[in-house]
Amino acid sequence: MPISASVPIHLTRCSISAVTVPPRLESQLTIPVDLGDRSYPIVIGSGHTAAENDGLKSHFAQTLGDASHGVMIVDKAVSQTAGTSIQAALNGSLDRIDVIEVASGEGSKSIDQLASLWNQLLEAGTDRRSVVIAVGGGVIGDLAGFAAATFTRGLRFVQVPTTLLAMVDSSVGGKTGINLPGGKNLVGSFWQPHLVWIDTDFLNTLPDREYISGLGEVIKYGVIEDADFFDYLDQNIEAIIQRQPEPVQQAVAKSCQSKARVVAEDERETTGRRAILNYGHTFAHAIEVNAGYGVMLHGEAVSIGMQMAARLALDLGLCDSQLLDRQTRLLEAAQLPLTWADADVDAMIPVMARDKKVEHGKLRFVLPDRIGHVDLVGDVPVEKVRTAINACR
Ligand SMILES: NC(=O)c1ccc[n+]([C@@H]2O[C@H](COP(=O)([O-])OP(=O)(O)OC[C@H]3O[C@@H](n4cnc5c(N)ncnc54)[C@H](O)[C@@H]3O)[C@@H](O)[C@H]2O)c1
Ligand SMILES: O=C(O)C(=O)C[C@@H](O)[C@H](O)[C@H](O)COP(=O)(O)O
Ligand SMILES: [Zn+2]
Repeated sequence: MPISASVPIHLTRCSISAVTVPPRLESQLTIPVDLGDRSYPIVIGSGHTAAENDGLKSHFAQTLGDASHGVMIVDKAVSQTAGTSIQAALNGSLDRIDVIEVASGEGSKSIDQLASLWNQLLEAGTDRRSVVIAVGGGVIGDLAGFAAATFTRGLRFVQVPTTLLAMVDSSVGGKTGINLPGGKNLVGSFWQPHLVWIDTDFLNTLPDREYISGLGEVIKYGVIEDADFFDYLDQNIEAIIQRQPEPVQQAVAKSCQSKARVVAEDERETTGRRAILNYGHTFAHAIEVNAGYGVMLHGEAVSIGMQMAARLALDLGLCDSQLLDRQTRLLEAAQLPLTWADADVDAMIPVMARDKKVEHGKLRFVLPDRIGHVDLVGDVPVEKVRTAINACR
């Protein structure tokens, strides 16, 4: 069943005001992120970057009309493809676009790479009216976003995600930052983009392992706050894995809608609402650190982390075994890992203690009670955490 039959999507076209359109997906659709004077549109399409469409140019003019200088910070792997398309699509919008290529991989979310970017921005004559255009996956978005947030105390920036993970998650919501050797995303800021431009055609060159990794975050939305979306994924996971255009667009749109909704409710993770987006991440970040950055992909670690979290919830009596079974089946069908043979509880717990949800030295976990609903839970006995990790080895 198409998602539109059971879950009407309220989307707008080229506008950030809330207008309900017929449930069928348009070739280009816009999802607003409602954050008062920091609101911005997520524009989703397929092939709409093509220069002759003028779509990017017109969105740029609407939101960044006064900019004359752009700096495109681009992942080397997509510089000649997505990077070139974006430059062509913006031809005439800016007087000058400087290009800074960044090496691919999690290792680039580092203080050294950030310092190098600051210097390159300086050399490029960047000033406060310049705009940064981040083209790449979550690594580039997080890094370039943080460079934009900090250079001259803040530059406007645009997110052009080129991985599935970045399209459904990291390009939206304004979390930017870098890693420290001891922990993920430990230095960063909330800095919202002015525009998120998603062209699912950019996925055509994305390797399968990276694509599947993105599905970890997609499935997360179903578990944390959208049970109908979980059902849709259950029914369409094969088509999504085969990258059939319609279900891919639906998965991207529903994920962005979910993220935009949560971020609008709690932009800076102060009330606890936004923390639900961290489902599985207390475990996942420890897995990424202990495996060594880049060895386990983020979405893979999130998949295992969600399994650990669901087992913990079951052990605490918060959910029933059906939840764990359904989540397990969907992650498995998505070809995501469910276990990590090298998991070492004694190595993971100290890393988890640096999680950003820790308060007064106490760990807090995002735990499900049913598909489509999670809570932030404190006072979890460490023995139960150890059991959950060991159950996923
Ligand atoms: N800010 C947030 O809210 C947020 C949310 C989720 C994840 N993240 C972060 O995002 C990062 C992971 O992002 P990711 O999975 O996109 O990884 P990534 O940016 O490392 O990209 C994955 C790989 O795909 C390559 N690539 C990118 N686009 C391509 C394309 N179109 N064709 C071919 N190759 C392409 C890259 O060179 C890289 O090797 C992690 O650091 C994670 O912490 C941030
Ligand atoms: O946007 C959020 O909020 C998220 O938690 C999304 C996560 O998928 C993402 O991995 C995020 O970077 C994790 O945030 P952190 O604050 O735990 O570093
Ligand atoms: Zn994540």
